Amino acid sequence: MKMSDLRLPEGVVDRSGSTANDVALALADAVAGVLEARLREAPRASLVVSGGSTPLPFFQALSGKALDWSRVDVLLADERWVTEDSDASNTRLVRENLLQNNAASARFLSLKQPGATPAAGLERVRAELADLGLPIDVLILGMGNDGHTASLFPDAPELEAAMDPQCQDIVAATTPASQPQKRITLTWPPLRDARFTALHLKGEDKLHTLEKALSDPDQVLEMPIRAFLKPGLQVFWSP
Ligand SMILES: O=C1O[C@H](COP(=O)(O)O)[C@@H](O)[C@H](O)[C@H]1O
Repeated sequence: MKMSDLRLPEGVVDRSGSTANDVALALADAVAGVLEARLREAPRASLVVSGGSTPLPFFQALSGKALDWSRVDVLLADERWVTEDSDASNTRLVRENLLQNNAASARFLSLKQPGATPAAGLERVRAELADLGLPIDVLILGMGNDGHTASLFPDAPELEAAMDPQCQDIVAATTPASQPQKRITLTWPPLRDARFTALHLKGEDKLHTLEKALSDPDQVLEMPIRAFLKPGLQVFWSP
């Protein structure tokens, strides 16, 4: 199966490539271009990235881009409520692979704050994000094979509130039954309003998930990624 076998909605751009490395480099070029343009007109720019296994080569490529990183705010779209020394920590992934080289001078806003649970840490996370400029300039999403994106999981009891278009909170604690860790995630409104959004995917299984998501686009609570399959989205997929 290839991306061209799917019927993407009008306005969703197919940026797929033949290798994961090519796609990571293309995504890094695109993101650097958007950030550079933003930094020409604004004092700061924001970059929201995802965790998991897919972004590693993208992070490494992006970290070498010549930008004024000291004016870039980097944060995750979501985090597992684990300490930073855990292999499951998205923060650790970002620190070790993105906040390196030229990007070492970026300001990192951490979604993982003290607290026994994400719900207990929520106030501190809100304080950490208090001066984040909105809308987000660049948003890179991933997707799980259950159709989750960020930590907006179909089986999280908190999903409906976090996906509410009127949700007043920028972050939510989620506790998906399927996941070993509790989560913290940006909510739908700040993600929806990002100026540039890319979906970064690797592997044929993700194409099948995307195909399923496209088959019934209105049922967003069944597969939250559906909410993002809208004009303007760029999909960077590789086998
Ligand atoms: O748990 C998560 O999973 C998704 C997808 O990860 P991948 O390993 O399939 O690339 C990711 O986008 C999200 O940030 C992460 O917390």
